[in-house]
Amino acid sequence: MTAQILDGKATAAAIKSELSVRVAALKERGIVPGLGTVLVGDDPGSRWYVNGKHKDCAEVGIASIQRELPATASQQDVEDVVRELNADPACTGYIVQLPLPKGLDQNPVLELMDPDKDADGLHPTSLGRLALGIQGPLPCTPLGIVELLRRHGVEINGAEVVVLGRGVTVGRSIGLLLTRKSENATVTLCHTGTRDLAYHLRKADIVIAAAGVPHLVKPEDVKPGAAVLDVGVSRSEGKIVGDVHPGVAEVAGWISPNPGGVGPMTRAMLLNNIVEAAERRAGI
Ligand SMILES: Nc1nc(=O)c2c([nH]1)NC[C@@H]1CN(c3ccc(C(=O)N[C@@H](CCC(=O)O)C(=O)O)cc3)C=[N+]21
Repeated sequence: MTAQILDGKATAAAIKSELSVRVAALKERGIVPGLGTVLVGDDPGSRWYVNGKHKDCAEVGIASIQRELPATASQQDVEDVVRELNADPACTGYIVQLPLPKGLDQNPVLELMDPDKDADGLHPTSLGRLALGIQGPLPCTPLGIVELLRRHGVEINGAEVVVLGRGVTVGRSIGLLLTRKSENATVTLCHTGTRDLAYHLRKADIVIAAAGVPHLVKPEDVKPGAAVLDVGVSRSEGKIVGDVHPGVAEVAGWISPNPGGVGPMTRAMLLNNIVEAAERRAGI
């Protein structure tokens, strides 16, 4: 058996074309959604991601607001840019690219953001709203994963989901999404303190591997027919190495390629958060 592909690239393209219709409708009411990015320092990877986000915006008709600061910027400099974007009506949502350079403290920066402009869905208020079931922006990678499964017809309702990794962007928050009544999954969160990982993996209908450990998920641990999502990004000789061993494709029913799986979906959901925030504000 060879797993069917959870095609993030094609799915993200479909979502982007749907979003451009919604952006056009907003523009007819005189509203232009605008994504702001704050990039501090000159890490080439971070710059590449930020540029990709602005390219995505151009594709769907969202305006771009780019703010760049040198690696030598002070805490005060970064916080001033955040205050400026909070006050800028052209900026309907924004992200501060993480991680910040050494010496800068990211939590005070994130807490200073206007939660209604949080495009990442990672502001304490956004995570609090998710826990309480109040409408608001949702974390982009978890949202992208749910959307990728939904659009490929993978059953989430009643599924046993095993999540690997307790990072804030994926592992910590995805359980909150998947255990809502509307998703209705049973979620087990595994991490470096989990005693018997294979025991949990073997009963999973859906595996979400977000540990950042190359080839952590082995073919012999995966239940035949399971859906396996590879979120891990490690690099070896310039190439992406995921958390899922390539042999898993022979056992799983569904697999997300990496690259071309969850990454493009994360980007599409950032755009989705911008459009939804603009719609919420317009009372749509
Ligand atoms: N405030 C903030 N928000 C973020 O969302 C955020 C961040 N900081 N810091 C860095 C990480 C990383 N991240 C990725 C998004 C898309 C791909 C992506 O689309 N990757 C392509 C290929 C990438 C390649 O070939 O190098 C793919 O998977 O097909 C990757 C990584 C968002 N991040």
